[in-house]
Amino acid sequence: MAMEAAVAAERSGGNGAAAAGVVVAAAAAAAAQAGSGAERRSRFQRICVYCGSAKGRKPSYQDAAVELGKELVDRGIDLVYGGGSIGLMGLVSHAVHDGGRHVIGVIPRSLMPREVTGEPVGEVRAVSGMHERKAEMARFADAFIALPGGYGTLEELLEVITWAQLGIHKKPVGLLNVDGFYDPLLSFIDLAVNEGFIKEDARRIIISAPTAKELVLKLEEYVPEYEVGLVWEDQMPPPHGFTPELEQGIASS
Ligand SMILES: C/C(=C\CNc1ncnc2c1ncn2[C@@H]1O[C@H](COP(=O)(O)O)[C@@H](O)[C@H]1O)CO
Repeated sequence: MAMEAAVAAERSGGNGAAAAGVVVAAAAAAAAQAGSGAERRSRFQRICVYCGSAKGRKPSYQDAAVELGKELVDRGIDLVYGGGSIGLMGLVSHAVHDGGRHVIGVIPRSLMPREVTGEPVGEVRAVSGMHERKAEMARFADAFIALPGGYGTLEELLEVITWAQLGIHKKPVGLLNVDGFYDPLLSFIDLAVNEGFIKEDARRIIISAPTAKELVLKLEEYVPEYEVGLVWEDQMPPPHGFTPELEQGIASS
């Protein structure tokens, strides 16, 4: 019940103290429910996962991708990702699909040939290019998680953090810090805070944890605190029946 209220408040834009209070209470209730071992439902319908198109050297990266997929399944959460079946992308998407949850792969037409990205599972949504792909992935998702990855993962992650900083969305952003993979990035971001380039409250946009279970629980409990007074005028009507606040800024990015 409380969880539905949180979802409603989040999706309606979550404006004002009343809505924020509902979200806080509902997030706490959802967290308590998740921790109780009872029905482990989530306030998220879909989570977008950014991750390597390679598998990485350590087996722990691959294990983490599969664990994350299973955690989403356990909580009844669907997956949005970059499509295809290579690297960690393949592992997480297969884990979610095999567990019976819906998988949406958003992939530019030029990356669609099977010899480039492998055989995708679930629903494949073809887009014209990388910008449209990122906008679509963000639009469909209620939260974001980055597993270990390379340039593509970093770019997707930093863009969605930047959108949060600009007030384009208020969706939680999580780093799955497998074996300390993201420690150097977090240290660099802390350096940027110390050097006056990132504000303290903007630093708190990033949520991190070493395991999928801990990370998803933190995302469930997350209450957006970062506020900006910007108004995004270049809004487009929602093309897919979604009405999240991020329709505004991403349309032109
Ligand atoms: C063109 C080549 C391989 C195909 N690569 C990709 N296929 C699907 N999605 C991709 C691909 N490259 C990047 N992405 C997106 O970025 C993330 C992974 O990038 P990374 O550099 O491996 O971290 C992932 O989330 C995708 O959305 C031959 O090189």
